[in-house]
Amino acid sequence: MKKVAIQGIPGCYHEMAARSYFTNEEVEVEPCLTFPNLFEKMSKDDSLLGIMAIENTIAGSLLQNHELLRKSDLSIIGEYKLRISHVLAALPGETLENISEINSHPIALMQCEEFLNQLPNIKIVEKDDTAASAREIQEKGLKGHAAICSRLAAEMYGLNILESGIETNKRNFTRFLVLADSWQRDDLINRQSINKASLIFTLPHTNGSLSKVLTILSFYDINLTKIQSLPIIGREWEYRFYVDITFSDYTRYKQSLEAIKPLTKDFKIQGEYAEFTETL
Ligand SMILES: O=C(O)C(=O)C[C@]1(C(=O)O)C=C[C@@H](O)C=C1
Repeated sequence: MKKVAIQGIPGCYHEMAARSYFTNEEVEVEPCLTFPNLFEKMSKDDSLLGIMAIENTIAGSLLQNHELLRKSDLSIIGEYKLRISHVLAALPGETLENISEINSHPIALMQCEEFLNQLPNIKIVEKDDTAASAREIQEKGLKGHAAICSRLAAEMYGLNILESGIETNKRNFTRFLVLADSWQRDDLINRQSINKASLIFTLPHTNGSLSKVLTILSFYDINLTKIQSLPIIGREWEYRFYVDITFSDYTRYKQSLEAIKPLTKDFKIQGEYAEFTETL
């Protein structure tokens, strides 16, 4: 049995990602209201696993989550990419004309921006997660409110679907990271399957410092899948780099790290894991 902390309540996309990643295993989800809450729970129970959204193909990176993960002692042990399709759902009997307020998770709202722009008179209110918005409408009998959530959440919480497929672009995918306390890492990862790593480092303000690192990675046949920079608080105009790479040869990957380390500062491997390769 895997106990997995998720941000959200049953019916949210984090739950779907958790069940899909651990598809052949029994999963008990531990709902958390916010991402900081998820980290807090995981720090108190080192047997707990976690699932955390890190980037979305419409809304971009969840920057706060990069920071939360860096500050924690957790490791990335896997990833999952989920197709996100939203519905607009309200109490039975409601029509789009009756709706005066739409509730959802901020990232889900961003993913439906074009749809929402067509409804300028409707108030948009951010909530903790998509499924919780649906549940609140049901529990409080909120007439005139609609939630942006999954079809599953709408059905779970007895809401009617007013519109479906309301995401701005059908190629709406969220990438989730699977997290574990570092001591669990070796038991949970099959070393043979490792072909991806997430790294963090800072660089000096000298000519070509990033370019030199990228050139070395390229020399070792390392493929860069993501690079994100975030400001270092307290060190104006200096940045920390969050880099994801894929590779086919683990030894060459390790050699590339030894080659780039002297050029970087505060170097950390956030996780080594198997790339998600299913076709979406
Ligand atoms: O509210 C939910 O259902 C969530 O799981 C959160 C979340 C997110 O944080 O990005 C997860 C995936 C979707 O991209 C939209 C919302």
